[in-house]
Amino acid sequence: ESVFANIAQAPEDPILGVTVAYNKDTSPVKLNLGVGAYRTEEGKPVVLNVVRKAEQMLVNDPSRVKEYLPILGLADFNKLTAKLILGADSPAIQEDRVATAQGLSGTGSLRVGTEFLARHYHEHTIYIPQPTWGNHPKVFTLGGLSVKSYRYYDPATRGLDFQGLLKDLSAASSGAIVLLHACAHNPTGVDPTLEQWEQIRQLIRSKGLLPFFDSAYQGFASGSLDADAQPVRMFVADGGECFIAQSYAKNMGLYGERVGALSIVCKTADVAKRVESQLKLVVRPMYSNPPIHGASIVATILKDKALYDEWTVELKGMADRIINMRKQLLDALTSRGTPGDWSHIVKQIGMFTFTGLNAEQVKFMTEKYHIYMTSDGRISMAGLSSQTVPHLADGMHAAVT
Ligand SMILES: Cc1ncc(COP(=O)(O)O)c(CN[C@](O)(C(=O)O)[C@@H](O)C(=O)O)c1O
Repeated sequence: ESVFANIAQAPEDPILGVTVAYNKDTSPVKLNLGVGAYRTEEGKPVVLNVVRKAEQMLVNDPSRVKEYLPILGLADFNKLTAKLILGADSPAIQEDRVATAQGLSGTGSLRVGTEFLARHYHEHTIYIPQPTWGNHPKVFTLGGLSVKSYRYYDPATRGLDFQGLLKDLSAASSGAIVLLHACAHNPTGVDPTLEQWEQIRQLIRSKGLLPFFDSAYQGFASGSLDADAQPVRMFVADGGECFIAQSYAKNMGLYGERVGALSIVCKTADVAKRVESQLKLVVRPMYSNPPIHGASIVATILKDKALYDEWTVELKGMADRIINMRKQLLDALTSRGTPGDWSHIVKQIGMFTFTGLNAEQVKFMTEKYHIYMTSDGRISMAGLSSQTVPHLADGMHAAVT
């Protein structure tokens, strides 16, 4: 008999499992609005032109080998990636106060940061927004931290529960870690205004809380890499310390290459050096060193002005298409006279719309309209096209009337 004879069947992942169900559906009108993966107007995944160019350069470069990377990854990738979020003129970079580890995309970078904190930071409580990305609590708990929530989304206004957020963070034990979505909050699409970010920053610094930014959508919220990095840059400008996890899955379309980074902004260069040395001891026994291909693509693009500029154009194109889908969906619901106020569809930003549909309405849309989304009513606008907006609007209309 197998030693695993009694192992239980695990449930599908709440987000990635939606695609599993979608793939099993044979309906010609099925629509996958689950996972946050960009699709073109034709509904196809996309490899950015600038990525294909960079890959061609890599393939044609005879000097490129497949040797191990250092434990903390490709050095110029790390420098360029820290610069992308912190800004080229960041004092933290000029003063050499940033320790960066190339990570396995956003998830891997969050996990390395978590394990580092569990090992070296005195406070093991991390406050995460309510709601947040479904994988966050698992990454932090399994990485050795204990998770608490802070109020974030107000279902009544479908906006930010700013007073609740301030109250909960004010009540946090001093030194506690606070997870902040850098931009394009997942799943709500609701971000603080810059003024609200400044109040959050003051509160966090006055209470000595430790900010941990998760930046998985830089450039996807507004279409501008710099605009979307403002909240992070506000914190770093005050000279305080913070953690930042970055991902190139969405903004460079490198999903399956698993390209990201963890940066720890420290008060001094001396601390950053010692932090960097300890980061190696977290990574080596976990996966030893990160994959070379995706990081080489990113470094090739970021270090070449023409390629970087081309990337920003393609990135804005993706962001603009998503914003266009928001407008088309709102118009389609308005023209159907669908009951309810749907203006949040165009007020929310980033990849997702938090529709406000409840679990049974979601189930109805899957069963009757073959429309797939997460059970919390989140839809990935990147999965929509002008052709499929009417079908989604029909499903939503039927679900709420
Ligand atoms: C806030 C946030 N942080 C980190 C990640 C990790 O991304 P990666 O490890 O691929 O860089 C995601 C991706 N979340 C999804 O887009 C989503 O919520 O659909 C999807 O990719 C996922 O893995 O769930 C995210 O939404």
